[in-house]
Amino acid sequence: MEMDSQAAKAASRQVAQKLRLRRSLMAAGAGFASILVLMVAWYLGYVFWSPIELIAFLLIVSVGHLLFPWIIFSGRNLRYSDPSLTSSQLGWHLAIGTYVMYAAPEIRSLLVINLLLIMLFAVFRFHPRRLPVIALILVVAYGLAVFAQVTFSPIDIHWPHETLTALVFLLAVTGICLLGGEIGGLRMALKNRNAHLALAMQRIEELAVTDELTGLYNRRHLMRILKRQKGLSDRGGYEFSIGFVDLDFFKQVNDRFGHGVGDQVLAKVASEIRHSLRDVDYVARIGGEEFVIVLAQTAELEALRIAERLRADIERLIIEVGEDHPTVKLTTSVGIAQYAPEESLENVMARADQALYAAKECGRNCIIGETDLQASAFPERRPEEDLDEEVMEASVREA
Ligand SMILES: Nc1nc2c(ncn2[C@@H]2O[C@H](COP(=O)(O)OP(=O)(O)OP(=O)(O)O)[C@@H](O)[C@H]2O)c(=O)[nH]1
Repeated sequence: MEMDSQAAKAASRQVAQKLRLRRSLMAAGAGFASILVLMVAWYLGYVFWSPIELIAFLLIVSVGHLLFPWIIFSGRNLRYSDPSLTSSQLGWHLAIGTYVMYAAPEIRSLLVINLLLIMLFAVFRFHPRRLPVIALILVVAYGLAVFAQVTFSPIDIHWPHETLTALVFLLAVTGICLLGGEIGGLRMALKNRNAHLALAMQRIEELAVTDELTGLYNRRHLMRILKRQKGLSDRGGYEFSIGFVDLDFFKQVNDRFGHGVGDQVLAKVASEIRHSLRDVDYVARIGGEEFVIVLAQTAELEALRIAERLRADIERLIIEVGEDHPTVKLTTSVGIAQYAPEESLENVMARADQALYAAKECGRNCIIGETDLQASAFPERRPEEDLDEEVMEASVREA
């Protein structure tokens, strides 16, 4: 189970990395498309750079565009708190966009599209609450480009045209910001719903494998576990044993304290069984007061030792069941069988059941292994056989 969840986490990390790489390549692609436009603009005389300046700019920008996908591809992004590198990528594209708007003032009204693209990108990556801040940063960037032109550029500013561009830009940014709020709201709702669905799925998966009263595995999952163990054993070099565990005279608990208390006692005993076993073992509840333990990598002799420890633990257990502190003490009988490679699961389960039957016949509160069963003349199990009422006394005691 642990292995399964680790594999699932690794797979979802891989999917997330692929998505980040795809987004970063898209951003780099958009960046290179802008470079192409810039080169055409330069060729047409809209950018006041010498060829050397243009080449230097193109080289620096190309390296920058490729840097982000490379960081993600190499996995270095996972060291940072934001592995998507969203803010850094937006910052990088914004810096270039602003500089180009300063360098090509005559086509600034076209270049603002780059800033609007950044805003759109932000809509899909940031929480709606952060969008106004991003919009403000873009407006400041636009203002900086205008300020730089007025202060440093040899080209005079054309104020009517600039004012109109600024107005359209402001309107567009505000529009995207408002729309982004709506889209972001939907995105958040979808995210929450997905989280709820994931929790519900997890709960359904838990319910499908567990017994509701005790939290132990149910019969269906037990069969899955046994099939896996059988597969390992049939390949060779691996052995496992199973134990049928049945509480003695449990009916008396119900008769004396009622079914509700019986349930509490079952849950308590189940948890005791779980704690008594090793981490590598499995336990399932297959019926009222019947449990099956699967002892991984364990031959019969060792299984008998583990079962004896379990029997002693349950015998020691004192369960409080009422307000005036009546207590219940129980004993348990266990039948153990070791799986023989290539045999059917029904076979080994029948042998463990037979051993349990013999343990009951021997007076209960004891462990019988299948080898004991073969060596002695234990009675064969007879279905529906009446139990000897005399041995029932004193197994369930009230304090
Ligand atoms: N409280 C509770 N009782 C259950 C549940 N399932 C089965 N039982 C009870 O478990 C008892 C089992 O009784 P028997 O099969 O006679 O077995 P026993 O009294 O434990 O006697 P031996 O197994 O022969 O030692 C019955 O009284 C069932 O009603 C359950 O989910 N909750």
